[in-house]
Amino acid sequence: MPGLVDSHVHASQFPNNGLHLGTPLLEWLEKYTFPTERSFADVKVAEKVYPRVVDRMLRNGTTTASYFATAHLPATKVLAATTAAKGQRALVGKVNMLMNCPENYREESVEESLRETEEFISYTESLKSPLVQPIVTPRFAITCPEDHMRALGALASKHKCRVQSHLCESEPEKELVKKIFPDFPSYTYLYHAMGLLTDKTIMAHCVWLDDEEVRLLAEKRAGVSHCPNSNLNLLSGHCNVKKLLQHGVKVGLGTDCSAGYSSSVLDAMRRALHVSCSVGMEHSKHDVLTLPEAFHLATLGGAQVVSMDDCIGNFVVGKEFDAILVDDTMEDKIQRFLYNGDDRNMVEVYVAGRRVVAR
Ligand SMILES: Nc1nc2[nH]cnc2c(=O)[nH]1
Repeated sequence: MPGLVDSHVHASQFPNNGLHLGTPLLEWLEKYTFPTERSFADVKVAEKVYPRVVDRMLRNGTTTASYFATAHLPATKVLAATTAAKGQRALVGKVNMLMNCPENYREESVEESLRETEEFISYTESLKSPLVQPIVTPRFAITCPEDHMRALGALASKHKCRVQSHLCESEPEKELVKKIFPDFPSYTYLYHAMGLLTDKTIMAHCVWLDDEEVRLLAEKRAGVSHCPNSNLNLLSGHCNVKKLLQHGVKVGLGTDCSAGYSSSVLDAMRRALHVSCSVGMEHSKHDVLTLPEAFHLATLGGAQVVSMDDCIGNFVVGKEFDAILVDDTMEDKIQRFLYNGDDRNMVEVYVAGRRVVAR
């Protein structure tokens, strides 16, 4: 089968996987997530954690991932170098954040944020890996003042980089954005006005979009990373993926570790199907995602969201060979792969034709 695409995952949050579930987003960030990410100021933490993260992702069959690292440049370089060395196709983002976050975990100024992000872009180029690319990563509007977001939009445009962020994940988050940026008609429009909404943009969550925001995402060809495991754990809400697809929005899946506790895209497929059933019940309709649609989200849909559908996502002749080989002659093996995801020795995984996980 084609390799799995994880279009939204925080590599720096893996130490928290499975912890602090059931805490709403803004409280979860402040109490648990910012302190964990802050520990990556020590590059040794990155050197210890990131190789394990990438190994785990590859064993899960994730051949392409779009990663958030942290606000620290040296640690983010370690993540980029690790994905290159281990042969995973990856977008890697140094997180940009300046306000509404702890003083001991934020960038110094807009200028410093831009300088370090540009240095990170040069660094990924210096790796000379065809697999690893930088992605401009304003954390979300709550942590980025207007001049910061505008400058990051311009930077992405200058370097022809992709952009990733969070959008309309929870109701309190959306309300807070309205309070901080009262002059903009919507959260989605705000990103658009900052130059951050293009056909190379990945917006995670998008649970609380109004109809006009759905239309704007479709018009700009920006992609949505649907993160059902995370949306349940942080009590964020149920994203109506069927509606997004019907309106022509590109949708893929994100594990969103550690708000999502599983690093398996197969798990994200299962949760997406469950959440779609819940949405179907809430709306008294039974127009729910099908298994083939969930498979699409995990593969070609994800490839569209990370703007790589010209080279990955299926086995069309001329694309790269990113693939998972599952031994389907042994029922026990395939069951264990499907249910445990990252068990060793279940599968072989290939990226760009190179075997990166052996049985
Ligand atoms: N799920 C999730 N949402 C966010 N919004 C801003 N930062 C984060 C994060 O780290 N995880």
